[in-house]
Amino acid sequence: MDRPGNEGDAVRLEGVRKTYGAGDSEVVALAGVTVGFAQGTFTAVMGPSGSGKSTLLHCAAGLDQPDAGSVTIEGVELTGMSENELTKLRRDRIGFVFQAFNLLPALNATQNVAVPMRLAGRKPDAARIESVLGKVGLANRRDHMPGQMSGGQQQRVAIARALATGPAVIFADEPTGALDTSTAREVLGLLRDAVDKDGQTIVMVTHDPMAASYADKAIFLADGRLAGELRSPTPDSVAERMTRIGAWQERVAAR
Ligand SMILES: Nc1ncnc2c1ncn2[C@@H]1O[C@H](COP(=O)(O)OP(=O)(O)OP(=O)(O)O)[C@@H](O)[C@H]1O
Repeated sequence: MDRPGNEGDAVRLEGVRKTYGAGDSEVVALAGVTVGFAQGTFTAVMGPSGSGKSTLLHCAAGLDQPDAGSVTIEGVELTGMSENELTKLRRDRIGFVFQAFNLLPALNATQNVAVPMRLAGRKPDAARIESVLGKVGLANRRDHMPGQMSGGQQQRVAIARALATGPAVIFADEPTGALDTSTAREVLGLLRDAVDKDGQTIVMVTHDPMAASYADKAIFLADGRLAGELRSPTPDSVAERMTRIGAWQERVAAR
């Protein structure tokens, strides 16, 4: 549900450029990317290895500073913010879900979900924590430690933690990369529900066409540039597009 103009974008990148290294070893990770992620939508970011997906996510989340261009979250410009301001923005307005779950092993599920609230200096909101653990189907596991839970359950705790503060956007980096297919589908279904039922905005980096098919739209990167998009992606249409982008890259490399 893209809206006209940019005002409906939870996150927007304009002309974002990011290089690593200098001189002969310079790598252009993002070569001027302009893309908006509309509020209440689920986008998959895809592309070959090294195409700039993680760099895009890091720049969008204020974890990395672009060399040029601008990034806005809910219309607030990130470029030029101090490290303290960025830390506060990430804590208050952004949720993260990683491939490796990244739960604190000495804290139970409830305590892990409370971490962002504690970091923000707020008293954990018990009703909110119970509600998000319920949403991810873990109401009866709230006292379990990460070591007592399966990978899928740990990722569900991580999703509850990301949802807990009601962020403007959740960035998910290969959230199903460490899960088997049926567990991955459950986790993707929860992300889909968060978009459909709560209007959450989600941006997910993935290599997996099946995972991308849960998104409203897949965007494709190649060589640090946008290389197209697919609305209502299916596993087949995504796989076909990935193959085409790979072939296109090989032709560029052969020149
Ligand atoms: N810290 C860094 N220092 C130097 N080069 C980097 C750094 N991070 C990324 N790069 C380079 O920038 C380019 C884009 O990397 P990026 O990790 O964004 O790609 P990706 O699409 O996420 O790849 P993958 O799918 O393999 O995770 C690559 O050529 C990579 O080697």
